[in-house]
Amino acid sequence: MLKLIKYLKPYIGAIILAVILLYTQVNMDLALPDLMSKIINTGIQQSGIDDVIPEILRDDLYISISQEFDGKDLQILESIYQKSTKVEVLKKKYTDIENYNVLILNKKIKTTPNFDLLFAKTLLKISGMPSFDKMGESFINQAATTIIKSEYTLLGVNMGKLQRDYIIKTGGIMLLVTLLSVFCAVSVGFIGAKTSAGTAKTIRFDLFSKVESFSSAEFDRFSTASLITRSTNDITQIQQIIFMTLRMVVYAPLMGIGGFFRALSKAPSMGWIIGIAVIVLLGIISVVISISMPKFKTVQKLVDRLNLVARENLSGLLVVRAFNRQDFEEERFDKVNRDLTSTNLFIARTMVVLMPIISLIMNGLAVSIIWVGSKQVSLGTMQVGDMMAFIQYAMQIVMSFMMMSMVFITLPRASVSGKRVSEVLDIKPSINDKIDPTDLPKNLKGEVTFNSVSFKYPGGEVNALTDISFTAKPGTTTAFIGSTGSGKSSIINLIPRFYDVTKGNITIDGVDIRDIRQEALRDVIGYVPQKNVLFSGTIESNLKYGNKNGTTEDFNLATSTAQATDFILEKDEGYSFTISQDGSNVSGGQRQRLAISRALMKKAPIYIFDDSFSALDFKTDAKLRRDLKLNTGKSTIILVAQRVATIMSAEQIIVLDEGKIVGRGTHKELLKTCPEYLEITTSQLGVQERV
Ligand SMILES: Nc1ncnc2c1ncn2[C@@H]1O[C@H](COP(=O)(O)OP(=O)(O)OP(=O)(O)O)[C@@H](O)[C@H]1O
Repeated sequence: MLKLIKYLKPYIGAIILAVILLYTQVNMDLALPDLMSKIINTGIQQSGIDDVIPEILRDDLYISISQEFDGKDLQILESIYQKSTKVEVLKKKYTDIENYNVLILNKKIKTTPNFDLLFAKTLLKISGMPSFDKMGESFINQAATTIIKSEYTLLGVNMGKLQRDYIIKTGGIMLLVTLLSVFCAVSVGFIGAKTSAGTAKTIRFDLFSKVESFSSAEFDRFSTASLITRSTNDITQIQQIIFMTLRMVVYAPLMGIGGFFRALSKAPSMGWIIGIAVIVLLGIISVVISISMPKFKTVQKLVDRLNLVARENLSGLLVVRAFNRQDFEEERFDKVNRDLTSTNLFIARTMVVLMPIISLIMNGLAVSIIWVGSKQVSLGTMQVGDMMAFIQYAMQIVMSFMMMSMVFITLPRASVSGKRVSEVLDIKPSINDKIDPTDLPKNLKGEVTFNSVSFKYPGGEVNALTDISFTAKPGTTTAFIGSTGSGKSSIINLIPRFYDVTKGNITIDGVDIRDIRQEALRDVIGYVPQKNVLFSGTIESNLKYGNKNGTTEDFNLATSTAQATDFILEKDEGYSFTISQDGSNVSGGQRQRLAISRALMKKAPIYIFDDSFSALDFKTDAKLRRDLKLNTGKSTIILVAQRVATIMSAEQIIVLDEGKIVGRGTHKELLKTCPEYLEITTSQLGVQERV
């Protein structure tokens, strides 16, 4: 998984921006409970009076207070209150101000909390109220505001308006803070979606390119279904975890830690309640994760298996029907389907249990806070608003733990997917170009030579080919014949380097094919595989696969040589006829002829036909070979065939048996010298045809 982190490099800027936005969002979210507590404490309980030091003090009250002060405190008091002549300005708020001699607060001088507390206590003392010494600071301040309230009423302040204004102002701030938080959340969501989808796109592309670079040896390691799951489902898991991580990994811890400190600042004595809740929560989450984690790892393997069975069934549908094995296949599919469902259900059930437990913890937490907090409120050591804010902070802390646990729950599955994707990306193709590849000669003749070639399939125990030596000359046909599994296709697949030889070497015009760039090598070879593959599109697009700049003359020559012109022209759309997936809407013989035409479009110096005439009737086969000889002129033709009739006229026939050459020569020579050849010929041709 960590290996895939490099894919996030192009998004570093976006990720940094997301972190900044998340930091802002956390601060906004943490500010909301505090603002709410201000509305309750100051707005509702203190009638909107947010400071124990009043803006205006009547003369006589000032004198009474100053008599209680001495030393430094008196100096501060004298410095913050001054006589003012600008009473007119204040008349709007303090309508009866003219009836009194007043002192005005110099707001520029900030007082300390200690001074504020002393001021509040003094106010209570001179008003004849108890000093509430045992009560908390906030309670004393709140009691003092009742005196300030009666002072303000005396000075003509509209207390209803003062309270309303405070609540509206604080509520407005809350609204702004919420909007900013929403903006941050939406922006992070957008950045997250862009980053995760973009990263997934790049990984998917790299995976596809990597698979494209695979030689047959690498393809043998992974099933097609697994490669498809890896480039779709697995990458989607990675995309999801990137989105989730970006959204939660920064937000949740910041929220948890920030919430904890803010909660403590509101009511340090209740910190232990959150502590207990977090410990219980962590315990439950750990149990759930430890139960579900191994199952997450199984899910990806089961998705692989489901894809494999589905793919096999879909591509082999006709065989399944022909053998009436629908029930068996349904059962096979049903089993994997059931396995996947039950694993997913197990995970879902475990998760489902988690939700009510978390909800119970949250509600239990709220009840405990109210239980303990209300006692403190009644004792006067805590304000109602602070208790409410504490509950909200506690919820935010629990939520942050929940978010982190979601990441931890998803992480194992994504990490399995990450490993599966890295596994493919890390593969070093076994067939590579040399650092300093040799160029093929400009006027390439196309002489293919095998020099004592032996070959073993990767992971194979015995040689598929042993000590193969021959030369296929330009302008001639070299044909291979032999029983099934004798190694014919193996020889042919070595020429375009689908595999590399284990021993010996193969040369083209004397140049070792391992010294040539793979692209240049394959450019000079027209290849028709044993299993003809056509791509969805039109006949034209399929032919252009051989030569994208092919002209109409090229089309005509290639298709007429491959005996495909007649059936193409029979179609109303001609070359524009639509070929469906896998070429399933043309017959086997037509597919074969189109595949031959595609190779002929290349006008290559070397042509390889791997059992490419098997689906043709004898007449078409003969015509095709005749035209091929005529139109490919100086090219080297290497062909594999099961039918002796197809190769009879070849200049060189090589007979294979168990990966070794057991006969070599023309048809006539082999009849005399090679018993294996004679045996094959006897089984296929009548006495007359043999000579
Ligand atoms: N991808 C592979 N991995 C391992 N062994 C393989 C692979 N492909 C073929 N073989 C083995 O190599 C040997 C030669 O196979 P090859 O396909 O060359 O035979 P062939 O003569 O072309 O057969 P056919 O006429 O049936 O196509 C066989 O024993 C086969 O089992």
